[in-house]
Formats: sequence, C-alpha cells, structure tokens
Amino acid sequence: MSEHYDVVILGMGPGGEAAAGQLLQAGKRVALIESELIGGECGYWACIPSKTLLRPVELALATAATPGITAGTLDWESARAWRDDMVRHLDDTKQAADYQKQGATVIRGTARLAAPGLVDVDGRRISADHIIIATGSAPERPQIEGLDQAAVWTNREVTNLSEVPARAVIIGASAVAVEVSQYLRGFGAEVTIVGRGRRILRREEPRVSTLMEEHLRSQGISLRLGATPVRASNHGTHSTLELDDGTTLSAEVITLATGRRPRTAGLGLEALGVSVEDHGAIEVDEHCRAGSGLWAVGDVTGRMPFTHVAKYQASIAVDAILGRPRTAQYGSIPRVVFGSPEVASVGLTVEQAKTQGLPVTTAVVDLTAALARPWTYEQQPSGAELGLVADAEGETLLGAWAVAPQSSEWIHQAALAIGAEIPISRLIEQVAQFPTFSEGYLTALSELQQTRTN
Ligand SMILES: Cc1cc2nc3c(=O)[nH]c(=O)nc-3n(C[C@H](O)[C@H](O)[C@H](O)COP(=O)(O)OP(=O)(O)OC[C@H]3O[C@@H](n4cnc5c(N)ncnc54)[C@H](O)[C@@H]3O)c2cc1C
Ligand SMILES: NC(=O)c1ccc[n+]([C@@H]2O[C@H](COP(=O)([O-])OP(=O)(O)OC[C@H]3O[C@@H](n4cnc5c(N)ncnc54)[C@H](O)[C@@H]3O)[C@@H](O)[C@H]2O)c1
Repeated sequence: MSEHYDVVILGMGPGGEAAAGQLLQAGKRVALIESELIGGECGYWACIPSKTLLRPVELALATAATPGITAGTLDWESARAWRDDMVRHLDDTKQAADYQKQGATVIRGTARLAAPGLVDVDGRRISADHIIIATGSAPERPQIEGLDQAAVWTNREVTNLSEVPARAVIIGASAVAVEVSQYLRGFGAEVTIVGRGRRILRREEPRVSTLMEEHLRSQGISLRLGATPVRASNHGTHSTLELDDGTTLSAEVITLATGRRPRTAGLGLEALGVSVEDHGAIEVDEHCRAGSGLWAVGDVTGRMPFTHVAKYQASIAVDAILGRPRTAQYGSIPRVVFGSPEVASVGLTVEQAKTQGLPVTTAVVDLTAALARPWTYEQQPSGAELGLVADAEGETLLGAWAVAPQSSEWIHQAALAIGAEIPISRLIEQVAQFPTFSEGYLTALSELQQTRTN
C-alpha cells in the first residue's frame, strides 16, 4: 500500500519551497521529498553564499572610490564566518522541522517516478493527485581532456571555499564567472576568466559586455576571450589549462562556470512518456504542466534559470492545481548579475527583437555625463550607462539594461513599464527624485522621443 497525498513535491529548492508554502497554506496534504538540503542549490551553493561574499568586496570597492572614509580592509575569516552562517552551516534541520510543524510530511531520499501519480523514494511508495518536479539543475561539465585529473571546482566548492586560492582560472564568461571572479579577486586571488566567445555576458547587449569587461579589468581581473580550453593537467601544487591559441594558464584551482544541466536523469520521465528536451529540460505548458497531474517548476524546466523564476513558476503551477489557472509570462522578468557595478536587464535586447521581426529604436544614456547622482556616489564615476529598447514608433518599451550601482533595484521600473505596457508618453510624465539613478530613465525616454520626432 502506498501513502496518498494531494500533492508530492520532488526537490525542495526555491521552486519546491514556494510550492510547498502555498499548498500548505491552502490546506493541502503535502509530502516533500529532498535528497540533499531543504533550500536547494540557491540557499547553500549559489545565490546566498555568492551574494554574501560579494557584499564586503562591493563595499571595499565603493569605499576606495569615496573620499571621507578610510579604504576598507577585507577580512576573509569574518566574511567566511558570515557566509557559513548564511548557508546555515549546511544544516536544514530547522527547515524540516518547520515544514513538519505546518503539517507536511518531509521525506529524505532520492525520488523517482514509478508510474503516473506514483513516486518511489528508495523503496517507499507515495501516491498523489499531483506531482511537482522541482529537482533543479547541476553544473555542466565541459569535455576537456585531463579535466577529471585537475583541481576543479564547481559552484559548490567556489561558494563554500574555506581558503582563497592564490590563483584561479574560471572557465565560462557569464553570470557565475563575473560574480565569482569579483569576490575571489577582492579577497586576493589572481583571477583569469576564459571565455570561448568574443565577449562576456553574451546574452546581453554588446555594450553591457564592453562596460563590464572594462570594470573587471580595472579591478585586476584578466580576461582571455575568444579562447577555448583544450587540455587540463594536474601538477600537484597547481593545475594548468591549455588554450587553443597555444597558451597555458596555471592556477591552484580551475572553476567551472560553464552553465547548468536540468536534473532529470534517473527520474524515470521517459518511461512515463514525459517530453524531455535535448539538454534534459522538462517541457511544460503555460501553466507549468508537464503531463496529467504532473508539473515542473524551476531550473528543471530550462526556462530562465533564476530563483525568482522558480518561485514564480511554482505559484503558476499551484494556482492551476488549486483550480484558478494563470498563464506564465516571462517577458518582463528582470535578470541581474550582482557585480560591482550591478548589471541589470529586462525584456528584449536589440538582437532578440530583430530575431522576432520587431523593428526598434534605442537610447543609451551615459549616466555619469547626464546625472548628478554618480558624482555624489563616488569621486570619479565612470562606466555607468542605461539603455532602452522601444518599438520603432517609440510607443512602448521592449527592453532595458543598466550597468550601474544598485541597478538591481531600479531595473524594476522598466520591468513594470514593459510588463504593464505603459505608454512612453505616460512614463515620461513621471517625476524622479533628485539625485537618483532613476532620473536616467527620463533622460533616456526623452532621447527616445527625440529620435521619434526627428
Ligand atoms: C553560483 C550561482 C549563483 C546564483 N545566483 C543567483 C541569484 O543571485 N539570483 C537568482 O535568481 N538565481 C541565481 N542562481 C540560479 C539559482 O540558484 C537557481 O535558478 C535556483 O536554485 C533554481 O531553483 P530550483 O528550485 O529550480 O532548483 P535547486 O535550487 O537546484 O533545488 C533543487 C532541489 O531538488 C533536490 N533534488 C534533485 N533531485 C532530486 C530527487 N530525485 N529527489 C529529491 N530531491 C531532489 C536537490 O537536492 C535540490 O535541493 C545562481 C546560480 C549559481 C550556480
Ligand atoms: N545573479 C543571478 O541571478 C545569477 C548569478 C549566477 C548564475 N545565475 C544563473 O545560473 C546559471 C548558470 O550560470 P553560468 O554563468 O554558469 O552559465 P551560462 O549558461 O550563463 O554561461 C555559460 C558560460 O560557459 C561557457 N562555456 C560553456 N561550455 C564551455 C566550454 N566547453 N569551454 C569554454 N567555455 C564554455 C559559455 O560560453 C558561457 O560563457 C545561469 O542560468 C545564470 O542565469 C544567476
């Protein structure tokens, strides 16, 4: 006999946790299955430790750029201790107890789909009206000769490091590489990012890449772009990485920042006829439905692999389960790289708009030239810009990006404008507080309007 629940959730990262919270609140009988730690990759080996380690580095850089305060001294031991507290010393006992108190059944183990509506956890059989798969993603391991013998870190080791290596080579040139390079460099490592493309953050506007490359270089981070690693070797005290241009890099650790693979292997999806894409992602419809009574949320769906998206998809799936379906909309969800300065974007890039056959107008504002805020923020500001992408008629925004302090916060104005399709003629009537970075929107919007009238 199997135990029966209204809903069983496979994986308790941000997606699983958001679904669990809402279902328990709705009075559902819920079983939660977790093979490692409640909180998932985000809580222990990704968002939380990386943002915690970035914060003192961000402050040290800001302090060095601000007169009237003595440049901050970074202290690895106390940063590490704060990080350890923030990742709960890799202990989720309290989280499990809290869920149990709320009426959930918490099951430790690796879940597998045994049949429609039936889950197997190491021999224990659990049936449910609905199954939500929220098993997340694992680091992608590139095919590089000798990599298995070299000293290699993934996101797990590089976010939970106990000592900062003297030298680090990072393979990959996207969000993980930018964030990790900045805290490793800040705490004293010599860092080289190896990117096979010609620019970093390749999914964003080319100008974003250029600005951020300049910031990274100015902080002493080396960039080897347009270079592909071909061979790695372990030399005991250090490892080397040979690139296809014939050069060799040497470091104590090689960190992989080469993307993620949805965790679907071994789940038994194929046997149940559930569609899995090439890369392992579960195909879902606009309600996050993967099949009858089967739902998938978060990184496992391969759609915008961010924590806020996992939580959003969870709310979409739960609402459908509770009989009040909504349609998932991804077009105005922000994307942020928490570097110094922050890189924030939302909506379409010019390239993406073109691919969709949408003619566009654009405006780019040098915030340092246009605003007072950068000058009251630091003594010699540079490299802070805001870009807007609008339809060719200049009526509504399609996209926005910013490389500037705190842009993770103020990008949400553009997100709201894009999501709610607020006309530019209305947006430009807003008055922004002086002196703020938000004033940049008015400058960029007037530029868009001028392009339109010219
Ligand atoms: C270094 C780094 C930094 C990041 N920083 C940010 C950030 O600042 N902001 C942001 O929005 N995103 C960030 N991300 C992305 C973010 O971590 C993911 O998008 C998010 O964790 C996805 O949540 P999830 O619930 O889908 O999966 P996960 O967090 O991966 O959780 C899945 C859970 O399922 C469990 N599980 C897997 N298989 C099974 C099974 N068969 N049975 C039972 N349990 C199982 C796992 O143990 C895990 O606990 C970062 C990623 C990295 C690598
Ligand atoms: N602040 C945030 O929200 C945040 C922070 C970090 C990560 N994340 C998310 O986590 C996920 C993983 O990030 P990421 O930066 O690892 O992945 P990514 O998929 O964004 O980028 C992968 C990078 O690795 C490179 N690469 C892949 N295979 C390679 C190979 N064989 N040799 C050389 N280079 C190779 C790619 O060219 C690219 O530069 C992303 O989805 C990202 O959005 C989010």
